[in-house]
Amino acid sequence: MALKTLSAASAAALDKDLMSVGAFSLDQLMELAGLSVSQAVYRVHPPSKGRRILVACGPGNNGGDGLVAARHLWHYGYKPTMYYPKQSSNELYQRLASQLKDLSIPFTTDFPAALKETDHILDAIFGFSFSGPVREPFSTVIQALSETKIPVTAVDAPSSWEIETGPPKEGPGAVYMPDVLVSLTAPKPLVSFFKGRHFVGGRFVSPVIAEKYDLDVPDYEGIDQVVEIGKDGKRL
Ligand SMILES: NC(=O)C1=CN([C@@H]2O[C@H](COP(=O)(O)OP(=O)(O)OC[C@H]3O[C@@H](n4cnc5c(N)ncnc54)[C@H](O)[C@@H]3O)[C@@H](O)[C@H]2O)[C@H](O)CC1
Ligand SMILES: [K+]
Repeated sequence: MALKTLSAASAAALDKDLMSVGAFSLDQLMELAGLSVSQAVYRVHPPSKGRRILVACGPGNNGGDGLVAARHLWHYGYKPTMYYPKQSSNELYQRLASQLKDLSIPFTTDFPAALKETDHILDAIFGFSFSGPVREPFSTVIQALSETKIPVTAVDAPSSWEIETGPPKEGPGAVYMPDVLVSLTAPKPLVSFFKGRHFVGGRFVSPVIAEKYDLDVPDYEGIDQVVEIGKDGKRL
């Protein structure tokens, strides 16, 4: 039995509820989301397999999760490089980017060149607010992600996939299949098209919110911020 999925509209409504009824700030949710992502990366690709990680960040909150994850990964001993071409002027993102610069983490504008010098890639370009087709500069990046042999971990969604219907019918997104997906809060319907290792993270859902959105909160173990889910929908 697969875990219940959360539509794009419900994921956005749930986010709003967490920040109103739940009294969370966006900073807190993003910090926990990014922490979850960093733990999933550590599980599948510990620093002993290669420390270099290229973190591709989009303009919204999915990109923010990538900025947070990169900071945690640096503290675990990784060497992140950031690709963040559409930087928001919003204070939250500015602070997250400053925190990375303070750690001397490099920012690149040349994604193809950075791809030649990395061991792992984090796709934090688009999440549940994406709607295609992909605009530049990200279409070139999705093309590169669809062709690379370097392992990719996707945050909340493989970027360029539609949240409800999965890979687009044509273009690079049609053949893009990340190795790992970290669903935040709950899997989205696109997960039925995903073939790699699947984690759920975002350990901040209260029983009241879980009941309102009819979610299965996964059985997190100990202090873990992520749970790996098998093809049968159960914790591995
Ligand atoms: N409760 C949670 O699980 C939390 C999840 N978080 C993360 O937030 C994203 C959703 O963030 P949001 O800002 O709503 O949107 P996105 O980042 O997915 O993208 C919006 C961004 O992208 C641009 N865009 C949309 N479509 C296209 C396109 N076709 N081409 C180019 N650009 C496009 C759009 O203009 C916006 O700028 C969720 O998935 C989680 O990763 C939160 O961090 C915390 C709580
Ligand atoms: K993504």
